[in-house]
Formats: sequence, structure tokens, C-alpha cells
Amino acid sequence: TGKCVLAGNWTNDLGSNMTIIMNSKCNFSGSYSTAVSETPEKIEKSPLRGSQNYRNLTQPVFGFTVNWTFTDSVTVFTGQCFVDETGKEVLKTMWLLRSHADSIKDDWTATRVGTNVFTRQPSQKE
Ligand SMILES: O=C1C=CC(=NNc2ccccc2C(=O)O)C=C1
Repeated sequence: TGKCVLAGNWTNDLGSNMTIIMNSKCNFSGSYSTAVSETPEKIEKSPLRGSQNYRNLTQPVFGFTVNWTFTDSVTVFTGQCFVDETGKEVLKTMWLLRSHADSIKDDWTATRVGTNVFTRQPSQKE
């Protein structure tokens, strides 16, 4: 199995882009530019912070949080970095999007779940 590295630029099936910078062997930060938004707010970058597992770094598992800058919501992603049969790196993730609820009575409807696949964002030189 090849080595899948989290650092760098990724794009997901929604067309959103993210950049990951490894701060230490296992912790990272970066920024996320969403392609979707429920508000007409100008889309800005949102910060992300996360970690990957300590030992087996060939196809690491990870988790990270995106703190959306333009709505009161956060998304937590968790998944694994794989090298697929064609040798391409891919991030298979599941996410929870937690939106701000005005009242505890609305708590039941404030969390959405889904899946996202990220592939390498073609760098300009290609
Ligand atoms: O105002 C908002 C609030 C939440 C958003 N979530 N985006 C996501 C949530 C889950 C997975 C992927 C994305 C994405 O933007 O790629 C986007 C805009």
C-alpha cells in the first residue's frame, strides 16, 4: 500500500477546497473554502484544526474541526487517507455539521451527518 499524506490541497465532491499544514507529526491546521452556503454571505475561508494517528503513518486516520466564519456552526470530519487502486490519494470522510439552535427545544434538529470524499486539488503546475 502506498503512502497517503494529509498535508497539501484537497477538494471534495461539493467542490469545496481545503489546505492542510502539518504542525507536528500528528497535529495540523489549515483553511477551508466552502463551495456551499445557506446564507448569501460572501464566502470566506474558515480555519480548521485536527490530528492524525500516532503510529501507522502509511494510510493515517484523522479528525478535524472546521469553525465556519460566516455562520454559527461547526463541522467535524473524521476519516482515513487512502491510496486507491490507481495510486491516487483520497480522503474518505464522514462529517457532523452542528448548527446553532436558539433553544434547547430545537437541539434535536441541529446536527446533520453526511459523507465527503476529498481528492488532491490539481496544483497550478498541472
Ligand atoms: O454556512 C455554512 C455552514 C456550513 C457549511 N458546511 N459545509 C460543509 C458541511 C459538511 C461537509 C462539507 C461542507 C463543505 O462546505 O464542503 C457551509 C456553509
